[in-house]
Amino acid sequence: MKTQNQLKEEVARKALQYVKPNQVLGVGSGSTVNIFINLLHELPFKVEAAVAASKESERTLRSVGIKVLDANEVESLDVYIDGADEVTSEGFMTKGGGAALTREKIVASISKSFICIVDKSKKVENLGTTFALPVEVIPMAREAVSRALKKLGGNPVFRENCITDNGNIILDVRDFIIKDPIAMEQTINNIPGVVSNGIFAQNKATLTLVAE
Ligand SMILES: O=C[C@H](O)[C@H](O)[C@H](O)COP(=O)(O)O
Repeated sequence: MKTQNQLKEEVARKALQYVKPNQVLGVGSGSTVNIFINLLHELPFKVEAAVAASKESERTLRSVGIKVLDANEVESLDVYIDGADEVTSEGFMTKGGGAALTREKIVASISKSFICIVDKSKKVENLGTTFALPVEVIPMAREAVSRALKKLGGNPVFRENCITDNGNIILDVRDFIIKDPIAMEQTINNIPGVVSNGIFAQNKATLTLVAE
């Protein structure tokens, strides 16, 4: 029986085949992506440059000798590789367990394809079933957004000791089964004070690689 880490490595290695020469690569964040970054040296060519979705991924990319560009320096990216906390068979995801959801959504939005890399524990029928939904919120709106999320049927919990790369806070919404990801992503985004939420429906995965 393979361990979760072995599965992560397997799927991260599989994603290498979607990386082509002479491209700027979009790179997400989290433990699976970390493994992916550390496998990039196995490619028969050197990755020119990358746009990273978190400061941590920026540091890891630099540590393996890859130049990091700011998202403002590119118009679009051919491919974005990232993990997820939950993924459905349609490619809808929840993300943000590492609080990087907003930057991940920005980089995903300028990418032509999104290759999602997960191990089998991330597969769900409905989003919200196994993972509380992260919502990035401007600090002064914490209580107002919490009340609004409660009205939507969720149970928001303030994530302790967590400030995002953008200087904001995270509310993790528990007990929140998401039946219509497209509508719910928009509804939550419309609450004043919400920067973004961890539902990736508009920017869903083009292809999901699952290590079984
Ligand atoms: O903010 C974090 C990201 O959305 C990650 O991509 C997600 O939490 C999955 O991370 P991991 O590969 O560590 O399970």
